[in-house]
Amino acid sequence: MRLNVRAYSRVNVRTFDRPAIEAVQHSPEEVMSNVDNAHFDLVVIGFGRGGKTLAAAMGRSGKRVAVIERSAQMYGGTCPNVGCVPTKSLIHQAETGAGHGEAVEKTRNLTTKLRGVNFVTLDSINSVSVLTGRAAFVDAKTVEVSAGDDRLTVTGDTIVINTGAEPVVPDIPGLAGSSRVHTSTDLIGRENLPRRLAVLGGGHVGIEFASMFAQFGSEVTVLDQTPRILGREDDDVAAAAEQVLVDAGVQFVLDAQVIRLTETDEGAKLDYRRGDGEDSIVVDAVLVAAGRKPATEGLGLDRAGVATTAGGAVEVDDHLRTSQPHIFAVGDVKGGPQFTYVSLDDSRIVADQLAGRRTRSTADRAHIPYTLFLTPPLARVGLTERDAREQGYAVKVSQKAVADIVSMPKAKILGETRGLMKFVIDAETDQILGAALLSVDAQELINTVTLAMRHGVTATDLRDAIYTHPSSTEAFNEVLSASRS
Ligand SMILES: Cc1cc2nc3c(=O)[nH]c(=O)nc-3n(C[C@H](O)[C@H](O)[C@H](O)COP(=O)(O)OP(=O)(O)OC[C@H]3O[C@@H](n4cnc5c(N)ncnc54)[C@H](O)[C@@H]3O)c2cc1C
Ligand SMILES: NC(=O)c1ccc[n+]([C@@H]2O[C@H](COP(=O)([O-])OP(=O)(O)OC[C@H]3O[C@@H](n4cnc5c(N)ncnc54)[C@H](O)[C@@H]3O)[C@@H](O)[C@H]2O)c1
Repeated sequence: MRLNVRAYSRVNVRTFDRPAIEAVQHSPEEVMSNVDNAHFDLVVIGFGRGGKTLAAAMGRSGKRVAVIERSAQMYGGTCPNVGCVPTKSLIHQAETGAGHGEAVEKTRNLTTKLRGVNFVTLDSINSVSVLTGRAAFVDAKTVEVSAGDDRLTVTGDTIVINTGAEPVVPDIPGLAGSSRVHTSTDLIGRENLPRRLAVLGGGHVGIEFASMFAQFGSEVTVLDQTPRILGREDDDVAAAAEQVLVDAGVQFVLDAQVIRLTETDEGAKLDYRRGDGEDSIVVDAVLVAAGRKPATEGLGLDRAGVATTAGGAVEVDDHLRTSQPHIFAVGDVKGGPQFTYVSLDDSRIVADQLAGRRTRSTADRAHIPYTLFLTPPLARVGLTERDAREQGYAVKVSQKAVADIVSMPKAKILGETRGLMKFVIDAETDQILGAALLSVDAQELINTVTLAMRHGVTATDLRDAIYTHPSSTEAFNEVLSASRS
């Protein structure tokens, strides 16, 4: 049976660069004969971060592995193709003054290269087969892969579900089907810069796109149903981040329910209700950034006896086993925090299980940091000051505005002195409970703070450490010397 093998050979030639094509080791016929004998030690559904890491490790140890990916444009998964990497590339281009068209082109070239590298990394392992087609369970051990009229059935001793998440499109009249409405996936590659952009949702995706498009020159309005953006953060941190966005020209319509979209000669008209009144804005494009839901549609989880949660995520235990002990789920599809590095850590837990060690579980995963890539970025880990006080800690706060940190000339060298650094410390034990860093290099600094928290390094030790100069980390010498209770 010929499943997509020629299809992905063609895709290689069209979209991958020359070294990547040459690195593909085996001919289509060899892959096909491999695939025809369709029992595998491990079947991974979805080419995401966790699944591909596991597939490569198992394949290199000699196990027969199939990785099923529904789209040849998604080898490597969401992050390198339509998520973290293209958005951060566009943000970097916007920050360094590139035009939008040039930025889209550079970003497309980058993602094409990464897609090729991802494909070749798995395809060059002899015992790993990449099958390009949509997967659906037939039963608990059997998965059907379909691509056009082609069908292939594979079986696996172990199966890992790694299908990720997809955008939620709220049920607002006029939204679905409008050519002016985009998800992050298609807005990344759109070549025409919208003059007026409405962003529906002020979460991670919404804030990053708002910041980026404002820097490219769009008039951006963020609409959210909640009374404030970044509502989980401390008020002073959220206010500082909001001010950065307002300075970039972003407008906010908060506590608003969008009730309909109407196409007009001037553009898409969004009517919204706020308090007792109704108002509207007219824009050229709308980005729907209202959250992402686990991608389980059409997977046939019921046929496999795999249970899901009320929210539609694949239900897993602390070792990421589903209700079927030989089926695991990793990454966004299992619910919880949606970050690439969580999917990667999921793969470590599953690898640990498959090796029979049982030393890891999701319960030991303390302090997951995250970064919102506005300009400058906002990075966070652990408790906010508000949470720490609510939980009854004797709280000490060390905080400074970046502009006031004398011993951090890096910010002044770069001309980016906006933001603040804030540490929340347990006054009794000197342990760091949390940090919010709205600062140049915050996406790097937060990893040092997280490591300190995980290993019980005290705030005093972090303050008195030797750091290179000029760097952003040396700000810790000064910020951690300031304190209030
Ligand atoms: C715009 C945007 C920006 C982001 N920025 C960041 C960031 O800066 N940092 C960060 O850590 N995270 C970021 N994220 C989140 C991050 O991309 C995800 O958490 C991560 O990619 C999830 O990986 P995963 O392993 O769950 O699966 P994914 O990488 O989502 O892979 C799932 C794969 O499964 C395939 N698939 C789905 N159904 C089937 C099926 N039935 N058969 C076969 N294949 C199937 C899909 O095509 C996809 O390739 C961002 C997300 C978005 C949307
Ligand atoms: N830098 C990063 O690490 C990064 C970047 C982008 C995305 N991500 C991941 O992707 C996930 C999804 O991002 P997201 O921004 O789509 O979701 P999100 O959950 O972060 O935010 C969704 C926002 O949409 C709002 N919303 C929902 N329905 C609405 C409606 N009908 N009208 C107005 N507002 C509405 C919510 O109030 C919320 O503020 C994030 O949770 C994050 O884990 C991470």
